[in-house]
Amino acid sequence: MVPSRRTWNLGATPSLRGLWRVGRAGEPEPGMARPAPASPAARPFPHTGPGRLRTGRGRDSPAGGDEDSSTRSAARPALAQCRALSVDWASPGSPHRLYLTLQQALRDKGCESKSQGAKEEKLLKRQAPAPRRGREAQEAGGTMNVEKTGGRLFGSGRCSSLSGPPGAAPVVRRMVEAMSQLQEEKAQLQEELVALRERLAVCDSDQQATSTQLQNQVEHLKQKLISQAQEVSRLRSELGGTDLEKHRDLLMVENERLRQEMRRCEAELQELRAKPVAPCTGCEHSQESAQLRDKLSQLQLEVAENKGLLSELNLEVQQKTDRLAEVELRLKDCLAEKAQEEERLSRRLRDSHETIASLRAQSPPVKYVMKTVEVESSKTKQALSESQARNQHLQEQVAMQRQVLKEMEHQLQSSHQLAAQLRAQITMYESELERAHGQMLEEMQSLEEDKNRAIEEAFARAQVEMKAVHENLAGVRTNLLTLQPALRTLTNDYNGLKRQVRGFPLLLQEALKSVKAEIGQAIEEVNSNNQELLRKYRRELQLRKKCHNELVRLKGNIRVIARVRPVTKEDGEGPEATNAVTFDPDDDSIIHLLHKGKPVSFELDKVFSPQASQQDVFQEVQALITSCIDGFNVCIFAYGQTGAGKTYTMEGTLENPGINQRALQLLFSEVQEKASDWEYTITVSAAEIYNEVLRDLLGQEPQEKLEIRLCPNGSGQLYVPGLTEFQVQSVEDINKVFEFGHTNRTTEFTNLNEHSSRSHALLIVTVHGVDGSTGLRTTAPSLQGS
Ligand SMILES: Nc1ncnc2c1ncn2[C@@H]1O[C@H](COP(=O)(O)OP(=O)(O)OP(=O)(O)O)[C@@H](O)[C@H]1O
Repeated sequence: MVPSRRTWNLGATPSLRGLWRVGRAGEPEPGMARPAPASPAARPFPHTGPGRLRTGRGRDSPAGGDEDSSTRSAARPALAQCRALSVDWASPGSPHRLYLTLQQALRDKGCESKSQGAKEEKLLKRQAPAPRRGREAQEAGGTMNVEKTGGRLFGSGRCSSLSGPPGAAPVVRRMVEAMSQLQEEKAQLQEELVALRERLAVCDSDQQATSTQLQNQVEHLKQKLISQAQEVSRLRSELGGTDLEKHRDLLMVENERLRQEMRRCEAELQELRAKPVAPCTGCEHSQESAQLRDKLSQLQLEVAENKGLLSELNLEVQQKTDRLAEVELRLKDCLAEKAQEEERLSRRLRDSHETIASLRAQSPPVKYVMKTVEVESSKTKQALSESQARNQHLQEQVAMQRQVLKEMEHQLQSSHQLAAQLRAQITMYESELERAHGQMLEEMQSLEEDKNRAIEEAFARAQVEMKAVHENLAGVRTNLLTLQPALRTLTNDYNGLKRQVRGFPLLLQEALKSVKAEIGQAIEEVNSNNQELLRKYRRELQLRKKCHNELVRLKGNIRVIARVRPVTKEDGEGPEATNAVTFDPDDDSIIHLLHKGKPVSFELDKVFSPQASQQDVFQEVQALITSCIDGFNVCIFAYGQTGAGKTYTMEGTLENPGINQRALQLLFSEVQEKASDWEYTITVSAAEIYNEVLRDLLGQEPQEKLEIRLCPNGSGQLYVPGLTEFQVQSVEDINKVFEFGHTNRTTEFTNLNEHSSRSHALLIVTVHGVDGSTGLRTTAPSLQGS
């Protein structure tokens, strides 16, 4: 159609640019959006020149009201503005939005000049792509609106399909559905895990409640026992008597038994408490449960890894889908552009033909114009050929993009297969999870059954024990009731005793004081009695000594006693061997003998006949031993010819000891008797006088000659310097000393004595006495010799 408004000037050289201006002059129609001005640098197709932008519902918006190129350029929006598109389509999860930037478009296009591409990239950097309002594009009914808002360009275009690019949308939709299914399955698994945890928590809380109940029962029992023990202790403290000791013992035994039961209940409670904390430690169920938990955690980790891999694949698929949509969109734009260009060119050609035809029918100037138009038509044809070449180039690009699209579809298919594999793997893991979950449930059920069984058993035991404890408590209460009257009586007794006990310390002090006084008085009396007795004892001792000395003096300080030995075989036979002495039967101090045929009588202190025993002889001299202990010097000296019996009388034999042995035994016996009052020290010495030489029989050198000297203290006593002394404790010690000395003695047989002693032997026994009470000291040597 020919435009209705034509205001060209035929006088000027018409040009196609003028025709364009003439054909598109005028203000835009009301309601039409005026395109935003664009810089010349943003012009992507310079060969098309400044023209129109097809916007809205197929209408052309005027390029401007004057011939100014800049104005026309400003009226024509840049293609960069048109390429800053966003395509929205709905998805189950979240809306997927594909952005096609001018930069990408320029790269894909590759037909623009470098300078223009650089300029457009520069523009792109200033104008970042923004989300497109897809609904506005949809409401625009397939129109493309371009607007400038605050220096940022938004473009909206109508999509061929609102659900995405054809070919890519089903794949993406399937991926999204698979993702949603996976998310749902994950949510289900999480819900199951939460339910399992809740069941575990419920089981734990039930077990805790049971434990708490048992603990409360045990605490109740403990409180009862404590109160019972307190009551028993109170009764015990109130009783304090002796009549109810048996009942008290019974109560104590009962109390102890209740305590043992309580300890057993506490032990069972502790076992029950220990069970939930460490359920079935070491048993195969716990190990299996731990293995299942480990396996479950591993499967969860694998599921998480697979989900991460799936999310990466989804991201890759999404990127490829974005790229595919981008290519599709660009291809669609190119096709639309090509169609528009073809339509425009065909319309121009048609207009040109019509113009030529009309001009042919007009005047020569018109012909001139026609020629001019023909000339212009050649240019138009050239432009058409260029457009066709560009169309061919675009078709090649479309083919190439289709190939890329096929490759991407192939990649999508492989991704889909990989997703299917991952889904199968996830299904397998889920089945394993389900199996593990079932095992866990079974194990938990068995554990729960064991726990319930144990709790029931413990509860039954606790009930039985409680019943027994109650019965015992009832018995104890009955006993307590029966004990009440006795308790009252005992309480009265106890109070009476308490009153008595309160006054007991004072009574005790008084009694102690009187007893102390009595004891002191008794001690004083005893002391005085002791002193009196001691005084009497000393007096009696002195009296005894005095009497003894008087007796000895009366007997004679020096007494001569004769002992006639019996006739021995050494005396031979015949008249010489008869006894030459006779005795007076009325006087034991007279002895008769014949001296040169005449009878001679001698009076001695004592005469012992041959029938006299060793004991008889010793009894005559034993008083001298007492005198020796009393501190008097005593000497028993045996004198007689060889074979007269001196050695026999003094030493005797082992079977029948003589004076020495008997005197020493008497000496030690008397010393032993006086050991409580006197402390005696007894020493012995042994010497020999032979050929007028005195020798020490106990010394180291028995042949050494000793001397007899007067004591230098002026006492007139004799002593032998260097004579060996031995302290003895018993008769056996003296015998050992005496035997030792006997070996050093000089002996030789005679005609009358086979073992005649050819020397005088001296046994000196010295007795030192100290009276412990009086401090009196006595020293007396007893000289026994033969
Ligand atoms: N009363 C007696 N009863 C029995 N036998 C006796 C008695 N007296 C001495 N005899 C015996 O006489 C013997 C001589 O005695 P004994 O050796 O005692 O004499 P003696 O005087 O010591 O002689 P000597 O001076 O030579 O040593 C001994 O065999 C002894 O057993």
